[in-house]
Amino acid sequence: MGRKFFVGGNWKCNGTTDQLKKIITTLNEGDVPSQDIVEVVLSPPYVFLGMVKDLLRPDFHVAAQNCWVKKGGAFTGEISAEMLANVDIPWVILGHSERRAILKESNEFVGDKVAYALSQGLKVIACIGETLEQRESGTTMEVVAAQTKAIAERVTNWDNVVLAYEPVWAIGTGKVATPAQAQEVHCELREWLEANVNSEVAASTRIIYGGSVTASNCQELGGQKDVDGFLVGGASLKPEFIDIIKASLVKSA
Ligand SMILES: O=C(CO)COP(=O)(O)O
Repeated sequence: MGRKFFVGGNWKCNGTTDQLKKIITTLNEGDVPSQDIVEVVLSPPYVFLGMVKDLLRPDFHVAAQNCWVKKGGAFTGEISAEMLANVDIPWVILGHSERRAILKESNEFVGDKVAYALSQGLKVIACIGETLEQRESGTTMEVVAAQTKAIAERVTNWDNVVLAYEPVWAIGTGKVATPAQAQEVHCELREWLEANVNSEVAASTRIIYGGSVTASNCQELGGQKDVDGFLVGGASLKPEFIDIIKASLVKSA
């Protein structure tokens, strides 16, 4: 199957030039497994993308945190996928729950964004996940299936898609999903892909977990059969991100 472990760092709307230079220096000095074992992608705010790309070690890559849903033009404040491609930004995070909740991005809108970004040659980290209320009412799988369906209906080639399962109740709360909870959803997502896309896509698409991942819980989470890596928020701005990248070794052992 060969799903390479993937560790993304989502810096969200955080950082100053000085703060980010400091964390980049730490990351650049970090002793981590090779690119054969783990793919590492850091996602700074737009204004710092160029600086981070220039300063970051060559084996780590960068991602934007969002892009416009179609070709650029009269869309004040937006950045288009073709602009990201033009300045050699290889990845983009789309459909993060903060954007779905606060900016009211619908499943269909996120699906359209994923398809357009892929059409422009970008690789996409597509985020899905349920709220606490949805989990407690037993609709987790229904919610993440609907989010995934909106992507699947618009995408034909999944080679450049990483699916990030980020339960909303675990994001920034310190309340991490248990390894069993993460594995259960990841496994069901893979089954969903098998039933609704095809078995090859189900076997090869990386499904990563996000939500309060830290150095202390990453080993156990990463050891789960269907957990192919992480999308890390808060801890990706700290030296412990190096330890989280090293958790990739649980899969190569
Ligand atoms: O939203 C996240 C990554 O995209 C997760 O954030 P935290 O790791 O801070 O919970």
